[in-house]
Amino acid sequence: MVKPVPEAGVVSYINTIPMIYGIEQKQIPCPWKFHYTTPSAISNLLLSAQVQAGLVSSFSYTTASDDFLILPDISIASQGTVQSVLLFHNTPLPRIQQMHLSTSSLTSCNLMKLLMCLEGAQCQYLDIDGEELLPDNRAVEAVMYIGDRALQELRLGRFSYVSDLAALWYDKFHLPFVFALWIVRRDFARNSPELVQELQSSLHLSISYGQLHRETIARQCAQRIGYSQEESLQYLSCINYRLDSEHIKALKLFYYLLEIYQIIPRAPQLDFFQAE
Ligand SMILES: C=C(O[C@@H]1C=C(C(=O)O)C=C[C@H]1O)C(=O)O
Repeated sequence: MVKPVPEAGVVSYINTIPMIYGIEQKQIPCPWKFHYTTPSAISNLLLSAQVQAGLVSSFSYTTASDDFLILPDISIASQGTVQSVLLFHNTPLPRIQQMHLSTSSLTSCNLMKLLMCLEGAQCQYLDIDGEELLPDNRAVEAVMYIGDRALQELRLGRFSYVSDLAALWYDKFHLPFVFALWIVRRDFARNSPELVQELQSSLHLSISYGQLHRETIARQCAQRIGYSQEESLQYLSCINYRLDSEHIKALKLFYYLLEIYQIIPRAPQLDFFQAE
């Protein structure tokens, strides 16, 4: 019997391109089919087993860690500013009373809530469609966007203040922040470890390929978001794709603080896929 092609959800923002460019260009073989969408949509696809793997919000792992395994040595992270996870506000941060949070995001929404808890701030949170730009910013006290929308709003310059969430995290803890992880369903990894191993190797090779083709990638990304090639290169240099010991420390701290501030019931243990 022919095995069905395994499917993975992949975040559709430009910061993913350096990771999957080699695979998309068919320079790196990969037996998986990718579906591109928002982080929160991928999380639902993965939970309902409509895909077997995904590049998802690091927060998603907390929602079903018993069903998931993390692929080692790979993430979407930044050390200091990230430029595409931004709070746009018209009131200084600790005084914000009402904040709109992008429904496309899971990690950044919860990071935002956590940062407000750490400030001792009381705030009401409302959902906003993360792929829609607000037609008018005047009635809004604060809105958090991620990905291409955040980069777009930054260009519009419509708010009095812009806070970069990774920079706020770095100022407090001097650690990188891990926004997204590659996660596989445990049941799938148990039955088809060779396919998970192939996905893992393809992604690692593709990241190396992406590093070699940074300029071409930056040019393509620039066209998509209306940046110059230099601006796009500068933005992409804020993102790193590693998951080393500092990233793991940061991830554990994020989950621990989410538990302490009762945003999640329990910080999960990190379980990684292990190639045979
Ligand atoms: C840095 C980013 O991280 C993204 C932020 C996510 C979230 O907030 O849930 C999920 C995936 C990441 O790709 C970004 O795309 O701007």
